[in-house]
Amino acid sequence: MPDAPVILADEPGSFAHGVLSARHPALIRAVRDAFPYGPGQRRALEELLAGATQGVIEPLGTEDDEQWARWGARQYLGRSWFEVPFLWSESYFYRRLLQAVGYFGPGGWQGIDPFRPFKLAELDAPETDEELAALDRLAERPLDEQARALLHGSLWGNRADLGFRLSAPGAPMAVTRLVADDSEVLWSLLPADTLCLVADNAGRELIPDLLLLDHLLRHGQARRVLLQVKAHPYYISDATTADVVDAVRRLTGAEGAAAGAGERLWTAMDEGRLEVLAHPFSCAPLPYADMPEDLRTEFAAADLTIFKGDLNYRRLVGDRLYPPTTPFADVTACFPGPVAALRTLKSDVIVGLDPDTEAALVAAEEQRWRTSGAHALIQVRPSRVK
Ligand SMILES: O=P(O)(O)OC[C@@]1(O)O[C@H](CO)[C@@H](O)[C@@H]1O
Repeated sequence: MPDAPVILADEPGSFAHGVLSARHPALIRAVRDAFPYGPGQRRALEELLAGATQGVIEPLGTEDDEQWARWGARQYLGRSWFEVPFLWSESYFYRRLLQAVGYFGPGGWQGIDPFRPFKLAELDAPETDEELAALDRLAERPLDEQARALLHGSLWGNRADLGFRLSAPGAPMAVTRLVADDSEVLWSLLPADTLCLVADNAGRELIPDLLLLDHLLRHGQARRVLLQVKAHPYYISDATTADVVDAVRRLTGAEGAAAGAGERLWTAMDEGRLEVLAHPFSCAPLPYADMPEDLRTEFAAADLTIFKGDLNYRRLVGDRLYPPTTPFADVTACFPGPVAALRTLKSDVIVGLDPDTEAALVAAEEQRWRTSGAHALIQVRPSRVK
């Protein structure tokens, strides 16, 4: 199983190749058109557009090259973006994009999130109002029904991923049966003293994540929550601390039950019961098997860690082409504490399916089910690594 092939992007027609050859250029153009950037930034974006599709991987030329060398850059510099691990080249692409727009400074554009206009549009969308209004009706239901609905809201919220929508604008939005559902195991791990949630997208994914966390805190299912977000803008819509603040403010500014949740989340942050963390490894181009010791210690101390979304799943289990029936517990064996994944399927990696489920998916869709975003899973490994 450790010898399952690492995913590269060198095969035309593959999902990974499509991300590098089509999604990344579309993203550069979208960012370029969303800001009144100056000539230097525009030139840097044009250079990245050409370099990331036809050129080779080049050093950053900043002190961050040392960090990237520790993350494996030396073996990839000078090679085509398509020939190195997909997880690595994608991550480096986001680092280069931020550099092109001046995010890391110095200068007036330092810290300006190039994806913010897209994230804010999500928060302001009428669909967000509808989802928040639905909370008033949910509040009348029994508590366990509320919990299950909020878990599914958080899970399916993972389709609100702007990168995915760049390359699959008409993707099916129908809710299908889960391809794996360990939700009963997940509930059996609660109440937890410390619950860690490794967040994925801002906006319409983060809002239901926060609503789930509010429910768990409010009803004694978690005494304390650590919310791990990205250290800088990443994979377009991934949540940073600024996005958490925007989402909580969106809730406090709403009406009815949503506003109540927003107030409670605000207070929980005030009191340290909900803590936002942004470890530098959150944006590393590596699987969690390679996480640094301080982060491992933090996860080891949590009673349960929930990984949201596709990218976090790839990093949790390893970005490899496993046989789909490979046990989830095997590929997460190096994770120190009880761990769960809530994810819609938007890339080739998949483990933990039973043979019948895999066969039915292949019979109905060939391999399209892996990347269409129409399927989802809840997988849990309840045991702690000794
Ligand atoms: O992590 P998320 O937001 O659920 O999905 C991230 C994603 O859209 O981007 C990657 C490809 O660029 C894939 O992991 C997946 O398709």
